[in-house]
Amino acid sequence: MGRYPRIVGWTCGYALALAIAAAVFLVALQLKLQETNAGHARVLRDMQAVQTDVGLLLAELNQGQVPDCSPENLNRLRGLLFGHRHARGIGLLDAQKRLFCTTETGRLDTPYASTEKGIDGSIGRYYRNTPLPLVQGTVIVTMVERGAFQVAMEPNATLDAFRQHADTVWAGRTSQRTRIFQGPRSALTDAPLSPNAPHLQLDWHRAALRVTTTAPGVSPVSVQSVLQLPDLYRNHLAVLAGALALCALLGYLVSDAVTRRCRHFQSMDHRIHYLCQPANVVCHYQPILELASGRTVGCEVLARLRDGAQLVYPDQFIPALVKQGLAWRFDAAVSTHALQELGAALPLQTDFKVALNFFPQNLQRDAIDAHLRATIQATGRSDLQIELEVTEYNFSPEIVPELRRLKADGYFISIDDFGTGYSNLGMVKRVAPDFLKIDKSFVFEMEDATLRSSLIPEIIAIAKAVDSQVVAEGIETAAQARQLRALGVQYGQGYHFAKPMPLAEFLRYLETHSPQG
Ligand SMILES: Nc1nc2c(ncn2[C@@H]2O[C@@H]3COP(=O)(O)O[C@H]4[C@@H](O)[C@H](n5cnc6c(=O)[nH]c(N)nc65)O[C@@H]4COP(=O)(O)O[C@H]3[C@H]2O)c(=O)[nH]1
Repeated sequence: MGRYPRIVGWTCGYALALAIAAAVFLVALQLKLQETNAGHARVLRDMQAVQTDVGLLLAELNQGQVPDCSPENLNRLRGLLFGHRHARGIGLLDAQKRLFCTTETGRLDTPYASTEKGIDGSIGRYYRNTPLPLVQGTVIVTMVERGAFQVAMEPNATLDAFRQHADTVWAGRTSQRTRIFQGPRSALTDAPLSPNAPHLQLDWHRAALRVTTTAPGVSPVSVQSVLQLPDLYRNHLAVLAGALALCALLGYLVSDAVTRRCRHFQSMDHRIHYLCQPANVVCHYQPILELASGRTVGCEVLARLRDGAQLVYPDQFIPALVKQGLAWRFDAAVSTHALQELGAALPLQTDFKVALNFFPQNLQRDAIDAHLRATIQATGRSDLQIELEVTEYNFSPEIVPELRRLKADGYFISIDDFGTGYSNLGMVKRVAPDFLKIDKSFVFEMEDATLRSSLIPEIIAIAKAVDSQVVAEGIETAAQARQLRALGVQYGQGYHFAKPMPLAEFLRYLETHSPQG
């Protein structure tokens, strides 16, 4: 029971901390995605710029010109290259589509036929990895072919953007899909990537998120980047550490606050409002016997509160009940419950006393008399005698007149736990209670003959002086019962005779214990 508030507190606190950590993670992911998308847009923009440039040049070349390898024509073509910064060279094709002349080398000794299949694109057919002989050596370039011309693309035109913003770039229709760039982390990307690849793809095994941006076209281009957890925080380690520390602190504070709130809800101070509703009141009855005859002359009503499957006992709830100002609500509920169930079930008998405990603040004659009279009337019983018990340590001059009036109204008055308080004898005499109940602590110590137990004869003498009869509480042994009887105590109750019990058991007890029992 005691651990639950802490468990609930921790769960709430750390669930919140986790939620905040998740939110921080999502924000970091969102920022990283924005950055990645911007990088991909830059890659596609650069590729588009190259294509447009090379496409314009090819269009110009194919405007009715024949592939002519004369020095004049080659010079004219070289001149054209100055206006197209993404074109590196121009090649001329013969009727068999072989390269026989280039702006760089002039006429080739042997015409060159590419072995590559090529990729169809919007500006022509692309041949990757084509060797381009230059004065300073051969470089590998991508050629774009349309009609009788090929244009060699500037190999570094898009490389910077690729390296900075992509892990892999694909181009071509599904059947021709080829990686046109592979960064150091290209192993983590998909191969071959379809043009319909989802924008975000989670790879659980590699703890990676793949981000793909595709530009549709005759030869769709897809740019893919791989995001891994450390990528999210690479430049924001301090922010991450701060956010985690904040989460931990918040988790702790919330868990503490929730724990305290739960403890409050679990505390008797809070629950007593619900517990002391009439439906939760349970009455147990403890027989009171005449010691000389063993006859049951009445019973004391002892209340418990039902809390689910458990019963809560007075020492657990009375302080909270008084503190929360529920004393009258409780005493009224107990007396109503007890009188109703006893009235309905007790066999008719004369002089049966029902002893009800009342808090001293409730002993106001008008209220108590109206309440008890109405309750008894409702039972239709006239043989039940009501005894009102007030504890000695609550005894004060203010309740003396109330008790006197209640006694005059026909209620029996008894002073409970007598001997534990310091009531003044004059006050007790003015009330002239019907019974003084010796507190059980005196009875418990009788066999040890302690100083306390030696006061029992004094109490009996006081009772005689104020014309009261004596009831001893807490009789647990036959020896105690015998001794008390010998001392002149008329009545007794205690575990030796019977423990407080529910109505059904109490009725069985009355049946099995004859008046002489
Ligand atoms: N060890 C031992 N104990 C015995 C023996 N015989 C009886 N008792 C216990 O002693 C207490 C006697 O009740 P009390 O002095 O009126 O003291 C009562 C009474 O002051 C108060 N109380 C109980 N029911 C009500 C109620 O309905 N209204 C009010 N205002 N107070 C109540 O709570 C106190 C405690 O009640 P309980 O826990 O029921 O405890 C009861 C009873 O169970 C015995 O032989 N040995």
